[in-house]
Amino acid sequence: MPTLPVQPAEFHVFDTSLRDGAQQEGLHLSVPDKLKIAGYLDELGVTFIEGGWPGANPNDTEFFKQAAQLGLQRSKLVAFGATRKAGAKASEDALTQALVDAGTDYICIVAKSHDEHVTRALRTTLEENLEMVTDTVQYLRSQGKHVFVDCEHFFDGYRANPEYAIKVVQTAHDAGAEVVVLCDTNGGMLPSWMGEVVEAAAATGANLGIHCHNDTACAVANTIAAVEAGVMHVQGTFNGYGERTGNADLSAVIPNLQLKFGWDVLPAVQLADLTRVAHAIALVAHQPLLGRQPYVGQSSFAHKAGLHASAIKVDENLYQHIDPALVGNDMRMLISDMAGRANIQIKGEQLGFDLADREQAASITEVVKAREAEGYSYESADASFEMLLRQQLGMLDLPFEVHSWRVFTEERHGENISEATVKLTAKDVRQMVVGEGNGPVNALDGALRAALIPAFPHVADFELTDYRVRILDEGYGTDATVRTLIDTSFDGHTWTTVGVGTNVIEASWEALSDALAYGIMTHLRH
Ligand SMILES: CC(=O)SCCNC(=O)CCNC(=O)[C@H](O)C(C)(C)COP(=O)(O)OP(=O)(O)OC[C@H]1O[C@@H](n2cnc3c(N)ncnc32)[C@H](O)[C@@H]1OP(=O)(O)O
Ligand SMILES: CC(=O)C(=O)O
Repeated sequence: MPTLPVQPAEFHVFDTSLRDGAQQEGLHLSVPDKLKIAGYLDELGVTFIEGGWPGANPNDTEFFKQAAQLGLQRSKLVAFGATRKAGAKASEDALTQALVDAGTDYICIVAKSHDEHVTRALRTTLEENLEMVTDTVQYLRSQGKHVFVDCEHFFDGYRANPEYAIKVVQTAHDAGAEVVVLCDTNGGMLPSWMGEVVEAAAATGANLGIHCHNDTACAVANTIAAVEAGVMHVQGTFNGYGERTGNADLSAVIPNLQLKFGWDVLPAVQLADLTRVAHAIALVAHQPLLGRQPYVGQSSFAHKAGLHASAIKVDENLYQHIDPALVGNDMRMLISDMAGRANIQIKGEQLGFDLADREQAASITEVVKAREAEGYSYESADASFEMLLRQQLGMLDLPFEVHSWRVFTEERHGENISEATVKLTAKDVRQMVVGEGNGPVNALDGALRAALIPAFPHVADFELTDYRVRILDEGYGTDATVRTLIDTSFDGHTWTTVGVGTNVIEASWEALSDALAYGIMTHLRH
């Protein structure tokens, strides 16, 4: 076991989702979005929330105006900007003044620390760049602000001209920066390269921070390596949002520090909110959260392989690196053609069935494998699996009996109209309903619901939230087998059913009628 690093006396988690995260392609955050995310981050209790660049665009300027009303309880708000322009004075620089006007106690400014960036991008001298750092930090300090300095391109700069890169850190520290942040702006570093550079910067006496981008897929690993080398401030974004390939993902950095190093980063009750917060931010950002995102993804603790499940039956932790509850996530057992008896037994138990009998569990496993070979996918259709299980256990009591259904599509006055007829019995009453729709599945859905509503009125509130069709044997064109998956929601619960057939309407009917049957059995039986 390696020696674990000791937590610095003062340690900061600095979230830049609202600033660097918003630099991600395809991600746009309105002022209300930013306020909402700031609220979530405050609930979690990150030390700092970087809200954006006031003065750079009206959205960010307005955010800081409105953020004053947020009443943050745990986190402190930070305004981001840059060192003043070359050849000017910080006290007369419009963007520096906008930083002061943002009204936050904390300001983070970006400074050039790579000599070539100073001479070629800023088109000024190395000395003037140092003067820009000193002048801006001192001016902001004179305005009563706490100042952090992000040293842009620090690691590449250190490789090109170590003496100058370190001089920028020293200058920021001497001018009064409370933390000097070493930035891997182009994200090209590897973990084993971090320690030596961080230790060289530490010789300045500055409190150091780290800001990593993910271009080598090492942003989290590089952040942890920098922490091991002694930084006391880590910057990152939730879900790893950020310019290009993103930033270090705080939803991984935080639990790594807390659960692997044993550091006290967040109170346990807040850490147990990590998954909820990561998902809430993803929802506001309109970015679907990757299922396999470490710690907080829906697959992070999902188990598919039969051999894994057989060990998990003995002890969940045999195939999990942590208890998922620590980060507010759950263990999930997946049912597929890779399942063994144990998957079926664990999933069955989670659904409230006793499947301790080995023979019975083995026989259900065989049925699942055979159905998966036909094209069914129970991994993504939890409700269909439960119905199959009930059927195999002789416990499937369907709430209605379908006698027949049919659907056809015709062109009527230049419009395509589908008409469906459904005959069924529900609560001992026979119904025959004809429904129209703008497609055959829509017409069937309408007719089926209309036939069920007299017996189960709340069926009208079942919402078909997603309908997916996939061709399974692509070589056979219109003869191919298709799988349809339907998501249905009611009263905050969503369930998925699957149908398979060579006829897309038949496959859809199976998924549709099972969706309504499952919803009634689960929610409306009585
Ligand atoms: C590594 C990072 O991610 S840092 C964060 C970067 N974020 C952003 O750029 C988003 C917000 N940016 C903006 O809205 C705009 O770029 C603004 C408002 C900041 C500036 O816009 P403009 O004045 O139109 O200038 P433009 O973006 O073309 O160029 C930036 C200027 O700042 C200078 N500059 C760049 N970095 C710095 C720095 N650290 N300190 C001082 N000046 C700098 C550039 O040399 C350039 O100067 P010039 O006007 O003399 O050519
Ligand atoms: C400051 C910053 O965002 C960077 O260097 O990447």
